[in-house]
Amino acid sequence: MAQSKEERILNFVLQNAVKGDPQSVVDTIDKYCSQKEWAMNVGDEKGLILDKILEETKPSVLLELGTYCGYSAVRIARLLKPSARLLTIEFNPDFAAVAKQMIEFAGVQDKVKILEGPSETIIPQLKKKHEVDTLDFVFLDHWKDRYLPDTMLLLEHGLLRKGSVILADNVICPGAPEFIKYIRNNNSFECTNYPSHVEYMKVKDAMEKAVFLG
Ligand SMILES: Cc1ncnc2c1ncn2[C@@H]1O[C@H](/C=C/CNC(=O)c2cc(-c3ccc(F)cc3)cc(O)c2O)C[C@H]1O
Ligand SMILES: [Mg+2]
Repeated sequence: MAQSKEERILNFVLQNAVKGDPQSVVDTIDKYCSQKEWAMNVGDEKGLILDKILEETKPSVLLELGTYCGYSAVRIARLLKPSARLLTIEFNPDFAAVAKQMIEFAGVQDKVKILEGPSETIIPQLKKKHEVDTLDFVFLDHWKDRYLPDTMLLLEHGLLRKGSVILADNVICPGAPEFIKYIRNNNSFECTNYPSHVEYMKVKDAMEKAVFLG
């Protein structure tokens, strides 16, 4: 069976990165995806914005929607304190399998748990099945038309607290217009836009940070 792009990215990491070194895994994926095959990782430029917001927030309980190959899960986990936990949701089993190996190779498996399935099914289970009280940080990077319904779901299930940070990738390209319209007009959120570019390209993109005010 021919290898998928995601498997080629994983194999490049297994052969070229340093096992147990999350920074080398991040750098190696960026090298492959900027020089050989483009892939929808948050990337190095927007990754630095993500890093800065994480260092400001110092979250303990995090949720990511859209694991894909695990690039941002590794990038996030490398900055977390030992007791912090990242839950990441992915419904494509092939992507989840690649991400699992990526996360284990990077050595961050103790901080990251992949939840396989659709976000609309898993979000309602977070409190009872995954022992979450509230989320300190949420990274939205899955299908863009799911950003708004899943944000509503997080609110409906009492998963946000005063100060919870939602960071959304791709609010320009591919764009998440309904999410942006809602979140910027909702007085319960304090929004900040971070202009950048689509990963590995010169096309304009941005990330949006929305702090829940309770
Ligand atoms: C509802 C739900 N539940 C669980 N996992 C879900 C889910 N919806 C998607 N997922 C998973 O997240 C991942 C999907 C991510 C979607 N991301 C994108 O479509 C995406 C696209 C681009 C892009 C930019 C310019 C271009 F010219 C072309 C593409 C850039 C990005 O950074 C992206 O995140 C993989 C998928 O299986
Ligand atoms: Mg993205």
